[in-house]
Amino acid sequence: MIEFKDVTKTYTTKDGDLTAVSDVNLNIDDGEIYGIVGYSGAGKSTLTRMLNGLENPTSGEIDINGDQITALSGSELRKKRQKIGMIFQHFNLLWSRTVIQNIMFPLEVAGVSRSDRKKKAQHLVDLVGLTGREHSYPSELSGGQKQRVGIARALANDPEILISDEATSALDPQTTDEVLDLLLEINKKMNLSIVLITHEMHAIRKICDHVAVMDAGKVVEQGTVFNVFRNPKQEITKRFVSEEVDPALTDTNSIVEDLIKSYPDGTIVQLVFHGDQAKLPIVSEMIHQFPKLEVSIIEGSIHQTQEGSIGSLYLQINGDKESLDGALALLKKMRVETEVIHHD
Ligand SMILES: Nc1ncnc2c1ncn2[C@@H]1O[C@H](COP(=O)(O)OP(=O)(O)OP(=O)(O)O)[C@@H](O)[C@H]1O
Repeated sequence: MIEFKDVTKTYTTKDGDLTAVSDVNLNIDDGEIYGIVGYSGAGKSTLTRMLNGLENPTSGEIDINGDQITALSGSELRKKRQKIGMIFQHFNLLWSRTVIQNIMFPLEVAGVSRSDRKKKAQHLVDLVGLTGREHSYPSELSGGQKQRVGIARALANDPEILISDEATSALDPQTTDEVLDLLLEINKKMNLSIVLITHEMHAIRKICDHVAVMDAGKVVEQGTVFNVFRNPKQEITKRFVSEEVDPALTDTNSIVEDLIKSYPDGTIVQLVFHGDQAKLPIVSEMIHQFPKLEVSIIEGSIHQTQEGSIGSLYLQINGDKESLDGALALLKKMRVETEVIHHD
């Protein structure tokens, strides 16, 4: 369990005091993937540096599995830091060492014997899917493969937590997904807690259980990924969610305005469904029960989260008032969140 208790970090600069992290409280359970998302300057890196003991909070406390990081002495802190795996945007590999030598490096530092180092590193090479590339140099690897080496190296000392600091930000979308899938697999196989620091809501949606949204040093919203995607409360969260749901449309109002312009006739309704509802034959049931209605699907998307799918669907419905009211009542009965966004 990782706990941030009232954590604040203020830097003294020539222009005065700057509070990079302000009064942050977070609880990260064992074995979960916890996402921390925010735009540049939100305070994510500062939070990360405090979590791995590189910097001390100005006030407050950070505990990892019962150890208060700030209270550890030099040698205790070095030991604890060996149990915090880190992966980075730019991989931070040793370029003059091969894949297997990079992975053995933290074991060397920890004083593990040569034969144990080799055995462990080979196991990790296999785990991250790099079998056969043990003797390649980082310059001979693709970005995704380099990050796999980074992940294997971070796992070498059997960490208590793994911190991913923008680890997929330099990768293309497909490679990003492959690396995220690997992190999820490792999390499940080893029950390893992962803290995923990112500005990409896609990464959060794909593998995280919980998310905290940071803005100007503060955690402005937190909750399960499922709930935050379903019902984002803060403006900044809405922006992150809509960027992920459809990068081309950054706010729901503009989606609605565009739809009303393109489909001036009839009634436009937005359905939001989640979990198993996404599998229900909602539209066919509506047409079946109200055959006089003309129903067109004009926009829609479904996204997977770790807790289930979340989707939204915009329908244009033409027909008599009685059938329309009946259809809306049916949606209510099926417990689909429905909003009439336009009547002609
Ligand atoms: N060592 C420092 N001294 C002074 N100010 C700092 C220091 N480190 C960070 N800051 C300031 O703290 C604020 C938060 O920075 P931080 O790097 O934590 O944000 P971030 O969310 O990680 O952004 P990015 O993704 O761009 O790194 C910024 O205003 C930054 O200028």
